[in-house]
Amino acid sequence: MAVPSEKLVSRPVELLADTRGYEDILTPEALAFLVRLHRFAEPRRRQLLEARLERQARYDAGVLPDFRADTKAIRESDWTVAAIPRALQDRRVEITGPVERKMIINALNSGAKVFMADFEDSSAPRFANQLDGQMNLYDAVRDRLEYRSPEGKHYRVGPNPAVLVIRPRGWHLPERHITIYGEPMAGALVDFGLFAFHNARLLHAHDRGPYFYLPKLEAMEEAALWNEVMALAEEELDLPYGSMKATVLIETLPAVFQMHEILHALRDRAVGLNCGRWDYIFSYLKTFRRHRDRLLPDRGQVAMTVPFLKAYSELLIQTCHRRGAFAMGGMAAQIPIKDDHEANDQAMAKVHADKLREVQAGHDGTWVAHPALVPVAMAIFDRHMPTPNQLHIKREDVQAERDTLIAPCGGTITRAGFDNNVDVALRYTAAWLDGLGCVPIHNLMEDAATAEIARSQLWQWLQHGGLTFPDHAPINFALFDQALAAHTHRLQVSTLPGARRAADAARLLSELTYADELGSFLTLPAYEQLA
Ligand SMILES: CC(=O)SCCNC(=O)CCNC(=O)[C@H](O)C(C)(C)COP(=O)(O)OP(=O)(O)OC[C@H]1O[C@@H](n2cnc3c(N)ncnc32)[C@H](O)[C@@H]1OP(=O)(O)O
Ligand SMILES: O=CC(=O)O
Ligand SMILES: [Mg+2]
Repeated sequence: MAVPSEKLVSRPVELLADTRGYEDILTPEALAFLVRLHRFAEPRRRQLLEARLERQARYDAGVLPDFRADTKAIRESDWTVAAIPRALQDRRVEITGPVERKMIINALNSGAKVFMADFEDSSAPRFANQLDGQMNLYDAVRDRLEYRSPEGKHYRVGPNPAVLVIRPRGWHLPERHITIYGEPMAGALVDFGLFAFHNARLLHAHDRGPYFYLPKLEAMEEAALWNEVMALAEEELDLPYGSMKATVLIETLPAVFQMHEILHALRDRAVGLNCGRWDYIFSYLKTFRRHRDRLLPDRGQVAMTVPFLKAYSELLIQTCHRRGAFAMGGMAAQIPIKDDHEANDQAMAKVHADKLREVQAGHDGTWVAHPALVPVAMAIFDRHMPTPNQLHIKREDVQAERDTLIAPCGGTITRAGFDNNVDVALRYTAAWLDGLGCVPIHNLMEDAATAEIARSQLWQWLQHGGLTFPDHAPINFALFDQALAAHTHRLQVSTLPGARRAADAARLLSELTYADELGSFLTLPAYEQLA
């Protein structure tokens, strides 16, 4: 077993945590690889994060997002992405989930075509969580992943496992436990770099990867940086150029105006785009944080059928199919409800309707959050998609204009919606601070993206001032304080995930809600307090 030499890791890399037990992952060679990625990408990553702030300042000043004039030629000329590997030709149902050992095995055995192993929205990025995830995937790639539960149940990966796709953290999140010349590394490069270093060659040799999902991009330049990072990694690992494949989540409002450009920047390795609807709604809130005419109603009313979301998903399908790339659907938040048949039937009907809409619109596949939903989604896609994908459905009928993509969304802000946002934002943040990145709350899957919606809506509804519920009662900070105190107490005396971090979560949520600016990500200040 390789033990990192003290000298090598302390100069220039420093590991600011106890890394005993992770020697197979944090080898001197892997750390040296991270250094090369960091040196190559860090200056540009910083510039790109600055560019996000500048873009947001323009939106705050009243500018509306739009298609770019300087990239018209990319949108209008004819080109396609490179050939898509055999293992990814049919990805009709993809299960997603945290990189926890038992869940990886369950996901690989779930019957889904693809498993997206998530270091992102469903992970609270404790260093140990991220490194355990790397160890688990290291074993999975080597076909030796096993787990014995405290009850004695033995788990191992069976025949025909799902194809593995890895989602590293977004460009914005640091990994403070690995510094290079004193600078924290980008979490994205740590997750990508460690996985690629240890597994890329093996996966490539078996024609099973390496495949990645890239989250939260806002511009084609951010995609171009990923392309170059992957090209560098391929060179270092003696892999052919373009062998690392990427599916990009279109989950920010600025990115919907650059879908052709993002595919173009990654055209030698792009296999598709995905409708990351929850972050997309969050991004709509953030982009228009100063635009009173574009406030969103209760989250429950912002369905994929409202005009701005319908236009987004249809334009994504049209864009992908024109370029020979897959148009992946997204996640319905419902999960099985074990103790209430009727409620479970209603939840499953919602999932059914969502997946039916996706397959009929021309999506090539979809996401589910739970193994029990794999057969539900599979049956719908099998019935309505007899071919491995729907690349032949061009959706030339779609005319998603700028104004439709940013259309205001009617609806109401209800007391129940307000209270639910306080409850969900609090409970999720508390669980996250305690190291859990995805939790069921009121029978819905809640992760970083859905929690961002909850806390951003509270900020927006309160900071704009003068808003009322349908019965004309005012929406104000006194109401927020009351609801927060009540939910915090309820959480503290419960056995729910995060109960012991309830007070910290309440403090953070209060700070974020009272702040003059809508903070760019909940997970940035929360990361400072992660257990
Ligand atoms: C906005 C976005 O980014 S969406 C993508 C990110 N979000 C996700 O990936 C959500 C993933 N889903 C989950 O984490 C879970 O389903 C939760 C937290 C919502 C619910 O999990 P649980 O409370 O454990 O559900 P439940 O008790 O019904 O689980 C039953 C079994 O299914 C397993 N399971 C549940 N979800 C998953 C999953 N996504 N992948 C693999 N196994 C799973 C559980 O481990 C459990 O296994 P066991 O019977 O062997 O013990
Ligand atoms: O990552 C997915 C999303 O919906 O956000
Ligand atoms: Mg997301």
